[in-house]
Amino acid sequence: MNARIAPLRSHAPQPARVALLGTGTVGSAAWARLASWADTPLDGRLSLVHVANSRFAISNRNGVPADTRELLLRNAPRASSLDAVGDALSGSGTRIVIDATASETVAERHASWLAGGIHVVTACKLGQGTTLARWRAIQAARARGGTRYGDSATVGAGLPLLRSLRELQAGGDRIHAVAGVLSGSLAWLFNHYDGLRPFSNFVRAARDAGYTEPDPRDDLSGEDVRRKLLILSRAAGHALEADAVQVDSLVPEALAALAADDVDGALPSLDAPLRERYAAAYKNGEKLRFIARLQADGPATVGLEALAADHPLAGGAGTDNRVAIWSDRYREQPLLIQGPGAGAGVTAAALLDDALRIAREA
Ligand SMILES: NC(=O)C1=CN([C@@H]2O[C@H](COP(=O)(O)OP(=O)(O)OC[C@H]3O[C@@H](n4cnc5c(N)ncnc54)[C@H](OP(=O)(O)O)[C@@H]3O)[C@@H](O)[C@H]2O)C=CC1
Ligand SMILES: N[C@@H](CC=O)C(=O)O
Repeated sequence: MNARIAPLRSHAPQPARVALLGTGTVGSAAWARLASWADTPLDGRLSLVHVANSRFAISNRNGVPADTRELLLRNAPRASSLDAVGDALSGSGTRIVIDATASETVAERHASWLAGGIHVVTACKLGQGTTLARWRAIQAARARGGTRYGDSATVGAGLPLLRSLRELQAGGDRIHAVAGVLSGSLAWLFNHYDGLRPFSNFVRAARDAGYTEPDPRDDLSGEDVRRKLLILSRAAGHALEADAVQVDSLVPEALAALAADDVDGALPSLDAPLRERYAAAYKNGEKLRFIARLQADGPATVGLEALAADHPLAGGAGTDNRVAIWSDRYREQPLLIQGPGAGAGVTAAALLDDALRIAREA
């Protein structure tokens, strides 16, 4: 008997439509990574239909061509408005906003996009890492809109930290404590600072390498780490208010008070206090590390610590984050996760991994 063989049909899934907000360090790396997928198996999974920074926006329902990036941004057809995002994404199928900004006004929109059926993928920590009320609004909007919130890039630049916390709890574990280095730029600074050359020079180098926040005071003050610890703690089932984290800032008051444009010239005010802390630690054979600590039903702290050179949290190199998680199954010896915790490449990859996961599963 001749079996009838059905002709092979290709059911290419409809691409998810994507709006990319932010064309700075992370946003342009995400755009370049998307463009690099041409003629690979990932080609056509995500269609970039809108790109914006704070000044310009470009929309094209057939896809914004990556190879005209510079030209398009220089000659953008219209000014940027967040109100344009919904229209640019309109239509059936999966819709995703990728937030590669550090913008409060963009973060304020996360909940309304989620409630309206638009998935959000973000590198910006201002959505889940500030007030508990905003964190709750995002969770509620997700449930209401049947949408997903891709947050892998917000802590550890895509390292499997949030994922591990969620999977441990899904398997019945309670999270007892989390401790470690959560800042890529501060890891890099304290892995390189030698107590001889000015600390401020290293801060400039970390900024130029794309590791710091747009304003490096957000890293040096511990605010960026506070946000990450809040995101982790909330994901770990401990719904902390922002002021429940005690933060020990490295930024002198005078530097904190300056306008953003004046910060660079005043960075040397960091040099003397950091030289002293380095010298004291060096005398005891210790290393300086900027550590975040969370204890279930206990204190949450962020600040610079002098650790024994062989302390488990003192290891790592470059921008490595190094984080220990204690849970029901990891009571004595914690689960330890380490890897690069800042940089355009890893962060852009984490954003697009989340977007691809949504495009596949939503
Ligand atoms: N750098 C890193 O290693 C990591 C960064 N992140 C996060 O990624 C985010 C981006 O960081 P980074 O790329 O370094 O920052 P940049 O300052 O380089 O880029 C920020 C971008 O956001 C744009 N922007 C600001 N407001 C708006 C708006 N209302 N609408 C659209 N675009 C807007 C800016 O526009 P314009 O160009 O006009 O100024 C700029 O293009 C931050 O939240 C950061 O915390 C997370 C993990 C790692
Ligand atoms: N500025 C941040 C970037 C990633 O979140 C850091 O230094 O970790």
